[in-house]
Amino acid sequence: MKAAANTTMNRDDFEKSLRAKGEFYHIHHPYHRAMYGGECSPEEIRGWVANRYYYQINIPRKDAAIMANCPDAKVRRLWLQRVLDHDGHDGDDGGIEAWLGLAEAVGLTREEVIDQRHVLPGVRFAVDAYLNFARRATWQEAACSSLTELFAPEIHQSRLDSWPAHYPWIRTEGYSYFRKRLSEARRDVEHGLNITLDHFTTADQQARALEILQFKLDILWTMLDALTMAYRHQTPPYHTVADHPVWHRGL
Ligand SMILES: O=C(O)c1cc(C(=O)O)c2c(n1)C(=O)C(=O)c1cc(C(=O)O)[nH]c1-2
Repeated sequence: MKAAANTTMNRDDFEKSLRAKGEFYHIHHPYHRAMYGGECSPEEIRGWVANRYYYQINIPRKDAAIMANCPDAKVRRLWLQRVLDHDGHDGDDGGIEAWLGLAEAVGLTREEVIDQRHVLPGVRFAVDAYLNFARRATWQEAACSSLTELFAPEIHQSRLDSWPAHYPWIRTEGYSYFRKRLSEARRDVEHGLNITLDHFTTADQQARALEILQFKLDILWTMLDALTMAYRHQTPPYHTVADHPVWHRGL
């Protein structure tokens, strides 16, 4: 559903248009379908976990950038919880640590994940685009870009429902990240959605909000395209000229 260029939507219709973007969520990407369909090799699962680590470590940096651009203390106070969810606080080791737990549960070492040796250039550039957008956009636009979280509980649940049966070699402690995100994403999205519905009130602004959400969907989809080339087609960058990873590890 695309907003007509000159028609302002009421709050409900605008929310429906945002939710309709779920049609393009990465849950429909062939790589994800293969993962929850039980078709992935251990290398394909490991490749996804090691690459997604780069997304995980940049989410709290992205959220800190939004806070830095936001003059409203009430908004910052709520947004801060996202940083704590990932970085941890007293009594909770946080999402990044839980992701490392997932990495170990699928057979990766912490070291090879933390040093980012597996992070493909395409994944890095996509994640960097998200961080850089949050740095330069207004805080309301950056909040809007987090709205793919509308669709995230379903994807986390799909992994909890399908992975244990398909991949018995994954240690069950690894699943705590997905479980943790079920409630966190629902809470986050309520806040992000209210900011978006309150702020984008003209037809042009609503069209822009939908384009921002599409930008974020493009980021998630593009990460999986890069993973497909490397792990499903066995054609990582430079495969025609090198038999080992030559790409940079971040500047
Ligand atoms: O596993 C996923 O498919 C997935 C997707 C997304 C998303 O839709 O951006 C997030 C997460 N997970 C996630 O775990 C997470 O903490 C998160 C934060 C954000 C954000 O944009 O602020 N998205 C996501």
